[in-house]
Order: sequence, then structure tokens, then C-alpha cells
Amino acid sequence: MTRKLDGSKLVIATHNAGKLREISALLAPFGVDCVSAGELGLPEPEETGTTFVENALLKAHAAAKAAGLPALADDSGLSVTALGGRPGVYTADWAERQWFEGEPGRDWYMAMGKVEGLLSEQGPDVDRSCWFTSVLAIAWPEGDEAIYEGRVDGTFSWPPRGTMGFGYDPVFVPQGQNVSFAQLTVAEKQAMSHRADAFEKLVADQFGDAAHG
Ligand SMILES: O=c1nc[nH]c2c1ncn2[C@H]1C[C@H](O)[C@@H](COP(=O)(O)OP(=O)(O)OP(=O)(O)O)O1
Ligand SMILES: [Mg+2]
Repeated sequence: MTRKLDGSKLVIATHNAGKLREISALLAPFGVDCVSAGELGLPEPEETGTTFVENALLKAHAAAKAAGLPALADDSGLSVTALGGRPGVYTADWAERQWFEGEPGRDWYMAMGKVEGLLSEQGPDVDRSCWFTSVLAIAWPEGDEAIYEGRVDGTFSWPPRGTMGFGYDPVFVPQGQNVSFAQLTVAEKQAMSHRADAFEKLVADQFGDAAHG
């Protein structure tokens, strides 16, 4: 039995604004009182793990310890079949850190282009199948932890399309769709995303019978 959230404030342990928006929307129906790592001024921990699970736990435990509150972290990434699963855990690292209009950010266009470059080297008939993984970890200041994993399959599509979402959304076309994640509203993306898949497992485990939304 995993430990359950008991109504205390929950830290959303991410420094990614797109993730924060999605996780806040997913949690909204459950009346969880949330505060973000940014609002608390928590530092961004170094992601030294080699798996999504390790990094999600590392981020959740760091925030829980620093805040003295339970914390929810997401570690996620895009894995491309023809690239042996890369960039995978290193998805964020493939986008160089840059400053945009005075704000720290990452150069996603460059990162997507790097994937496209490696794929097109393999010729026009290259397998473009790929998937997103999201691992959600909850950690408590006392050291307890819970892990939920989600996945969505799709196709790496070039050129990028759409302006919604974040990160690699403009190049990811989910299976059974002909538009990219960046052409979907938050609600439409939540109906099929890796993060929503992991969240469904979190809800079943954490909120049990009270689950809805
Ligand atoms: O739904 C998604 N749509 C598009 N791109 C996505 C998605 N989900 C993950 N991704 C990409 C971008 C993200 O930056 C990276 C994960 O890296 P990851 O270290 O987990 O996140 P991050 O550094 O951006 O924020 P933080 O660690 O503070 O939660 O994979
Ligand atoms: Mg990160």
C-alpha cells in the first residue's frame, strides 16, 4: 500500500511552465491545494539519474525535503524507435538553454531539428514511430514515495505544426490522429497524453473511489 495524500498542501515540483499548466489542470477536479516549486523559490535539482523513475524520484524528494510538504514531480521525454530510444531521459538536454525575452528557456526548435536530422540521415523510408513517457513521483518529507508511469505512442512528424502545448508537441502526432499535440487544446491533449495516462494511475491509487474527472 502506498502512502496517500491526506489533504495537506502539495508541491508541484517542476520548473517547466507547460507541465505545471497540465498538472494543475489534471489535479483541479480533486480539490488538491497546490503550490509550485517556482512559487516556493525551490532550486532546480540536477537530474543525475539514468532512468525516468530515478529522475522523477530525485526531483520529488528534493522538493519534499526542502518544502517540508509532499511533492509531485514528473520526469518525461520523447523516445524515437529508429534512434534506439533516444533522446529519452535526455530529451530536455537536447534543447540548449537559452534566454528568450529575459526569461530562461530551452531552444525546442533546435532540439526537434536535431532529431529530424538524425532521422533523415537514415533515408526517406525511416521508421518515424516514437513515444512519450511520463513518470509521476510523489515523495513525502519522511521519505515515503509513490510512482506512476504513462506512455503515448505516435509518429515524429516534420515540419513542426501548431503553437499550443510545449516542448516537442509540434512534432508529435499521436496514434490515430492527424494533428500534432501542439494543434490540440489542453483538454484534448489530456484525453490521450502520457502524463494523463500516468495521472489516471495516480488517481486510482491516491483518490480511489473518490476518483472522477
Ligand atoms: O507533453 C509533452 N509535450 C512536449 N514535450 C514534452 C512533453 N513531456 C515531456 N516533454 C519533453 C520536454 C521536456 O522538457 C522534456 C522532459 O524533461 P524533464 O526533465 O522531465 O522536464 P523539464 O526539465 O522541462 O522540467 P522539470 O524537470 O522541472 O519538471 O521532455
Ligand atoms: Mg528537468
